[in-house]
Amino acid sequence: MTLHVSVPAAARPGLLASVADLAEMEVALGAGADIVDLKNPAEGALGAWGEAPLRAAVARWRAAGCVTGLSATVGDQPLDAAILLAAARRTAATGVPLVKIGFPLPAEGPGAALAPVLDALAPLARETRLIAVLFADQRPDLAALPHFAAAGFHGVMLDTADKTAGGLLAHLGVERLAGFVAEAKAAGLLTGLAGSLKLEDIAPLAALKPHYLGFRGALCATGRTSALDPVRLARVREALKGRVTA
Ligand SMILES: O=C[C@H](O)COP(=O)(O)O
Repeated sequence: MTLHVSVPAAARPGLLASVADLAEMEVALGAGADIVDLKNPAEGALGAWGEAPLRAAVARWRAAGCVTGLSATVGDQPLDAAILLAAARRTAATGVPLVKIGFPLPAEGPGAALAPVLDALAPLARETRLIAVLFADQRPDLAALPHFAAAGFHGVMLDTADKTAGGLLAHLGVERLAGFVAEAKAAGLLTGLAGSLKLEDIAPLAALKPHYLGFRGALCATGRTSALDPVRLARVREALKGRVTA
């Protein structure tokens, strides 16, 4: 599979760093993040950037040679085909190469709600690389992974929706996560893990060999809505390279 981003295919997982503005994007680029993830943490788990800063980030990324992966979130949206398609189209229109779309569990349960959403997004998936984000704290249906691949999604990742309710490993055990990574990779999907990850989570999660691990809160001094801290970012970068023990 061609990954289209500079995430190492084998070896250790790459670093996805969520950044809240253009200044933080510079810090993440300088620190060697493999995927710079444009996200507004103040507006929720998948808070979106505005259109003008997204376009500015794409211009900066292009000026830097498009070497690093660049993703953006489309905002926290309900599992509704029209709403998700409009949000994904808005983000894709700015030129961001990886568009992250959350798939929250609908209030009435998983049911058949996913199929019409994937049908609606499949044409866009032929033009833009879409990443599905499933939420570990909402008991995601991992059997759905092949459906994302069939709809043309480029990747899938696990995150957490409620940032006050514990990290990824508080919701899904290592065995379940190993199954997620194996099934997603078997379906040919770029595969990521995130959700209030801390330094000490890196070793057990890296052992599962996802393509990347995603961080925001651990990169900030006083919580995920505070400013990115270059020192913490460097520590996470080094830990992902296996150079420090958490
Ligand atoms: O996509 C990754 C997320 O931004 C992770 O955020 P978090 O570490 O605060 O849960």
